Amino acid sequence: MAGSISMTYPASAILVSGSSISKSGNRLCSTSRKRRETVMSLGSNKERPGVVVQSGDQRLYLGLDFGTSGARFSAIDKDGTIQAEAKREYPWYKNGETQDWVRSWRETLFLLLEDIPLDVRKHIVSISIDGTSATTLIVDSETGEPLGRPFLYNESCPDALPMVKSIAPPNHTVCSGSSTLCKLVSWWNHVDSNKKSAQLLHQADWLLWLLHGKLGVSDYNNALKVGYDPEVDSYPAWLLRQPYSHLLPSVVAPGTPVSCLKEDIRTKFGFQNDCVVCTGTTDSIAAFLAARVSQPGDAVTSLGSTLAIKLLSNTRIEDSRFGVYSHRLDDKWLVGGASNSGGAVLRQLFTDDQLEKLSEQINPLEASPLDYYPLPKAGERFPVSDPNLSPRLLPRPENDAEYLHGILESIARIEAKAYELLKEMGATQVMKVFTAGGGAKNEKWIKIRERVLGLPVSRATHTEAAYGAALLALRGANQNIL
Ligand SMILES: Nc1ncnc2c1ncn2[C@@H]1O[C@H](COP(=O)(O)OP(=O)(O)O)[C@@H](O)[C@H]1O
Ligand SMILES: O=C(CO)[C@H](O)[C@H](O)COP(=O)(O)O
Repeated sequence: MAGSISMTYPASAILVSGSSISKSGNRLCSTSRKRRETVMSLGSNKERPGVVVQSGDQRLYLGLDFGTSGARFSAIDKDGTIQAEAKREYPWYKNGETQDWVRSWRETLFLLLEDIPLDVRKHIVSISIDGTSATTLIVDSETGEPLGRPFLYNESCPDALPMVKSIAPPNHTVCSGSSTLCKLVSWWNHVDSNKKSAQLLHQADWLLWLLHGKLGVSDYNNALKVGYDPEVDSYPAWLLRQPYSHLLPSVVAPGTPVSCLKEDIRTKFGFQNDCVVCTGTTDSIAAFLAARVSQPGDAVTSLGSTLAIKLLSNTRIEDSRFGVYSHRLDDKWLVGGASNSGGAVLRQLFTDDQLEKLSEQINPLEASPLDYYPLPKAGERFPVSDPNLSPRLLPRPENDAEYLHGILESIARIEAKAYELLKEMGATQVMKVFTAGGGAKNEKWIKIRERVLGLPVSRATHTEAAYGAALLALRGANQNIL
């Protein structure tokens, strides 16, 4: 049974009928597309009033976010005004003993496309997708079909770590059990067949391939944890000389148009004739883009299932001993990492409604005396990289509001330790923190975090990663196809 859906389709956004097909009536995808510069504005973090989309400006841009607990879409116009958005939880399918994630993701993708109102769909000219970082699929290089189950973002392959540490520079980003490279090496060491006709893809790359049909293309955010160096825009020699290097995808910038939307999908769903599919990014970078912050020292904490931290910095830092790495954002760096703490622990203990009601009872100005390390299961990536770190969630007080206060405060302490670590490692000093993800709706938690971090903390105007992916689609819409 497909997951449940919730939809918002702002009535204020009125689409004026018309067509955005080129004046000559040809499909722009079949000819070289006019290059129209669109610099993606990382401009001010201000809400833009809803607008009536004029007939000349009715091109819309679609972003899809495939997060940990569910997927969402956001369709925006050229001003960044949301024209439609919705989300779905992943349907649960079993494949033997494990969840059939590939079937869930594929089904959710096409259900979300169906969820887009037709009079929005027909104006969409560009699509991009973000996914969870280091979620890795090894697929058949001919058919694109997975050769086994995916390795999820927080899965660790310690068996491969010694081999990876022996080929990579000391403390390189890939020297973590949960890196994409460790997953690739673990797969390579455990399989006998299919090695020659295999291709590595990340979750977002594979979902985008379902739409554009060009196998083996990724972006320099998703490819970071397999070893791609976004500073020199290439894979390093120590990686290219490995026997499995032929599995590595080609890499371009996020938001690069790869190809037209496949014709069967375009006609089935009624997308624009010249609709292009662009490379994506990871979910926490899409959340950063959604916040539209642009000054070094600005940071975004994504309070999703995990606690993902991104600080805009002029300097690049990385140290796998602490789970710290730097993603490229144009000419700057997004430094940070992702803790396994965060919403997944909360969801193990409380429903979203309970979180809302219990949070009302919390006085955020009072410090909680409870000291936990909230994790959904053993294993932490950042600011401590320890695959064996156990959760610490006891003693549990009688009163659930007190318990929640202690957990929220303890997660805030992890966040504070993370920003302190980035400062000690030489990143640009954090000045203010915007909040994305499901936890951003909790105003009490924002106040707790402000007190613990000693910094201004606010909710970003756009907290959904899908909005950031839509900004990538907007960026790619007017570029030449690869
Ligand atoms: N009021 C709340 N306070 C704190 N956390 C919340 C609240 N409501 C939902 N959450 C948390 O938000 C998380 C979902 O956020 P989301 O960004 O959708 O996650 P993801 O994209 O990682 O799946 C859940 O783990 C849930 O516990
Ligand atoms: O926690 C995660 C899933 O939600 C991912 O690890 C998160 O995307 C952080 O990875 P990156 O910094 O590469 O985006």
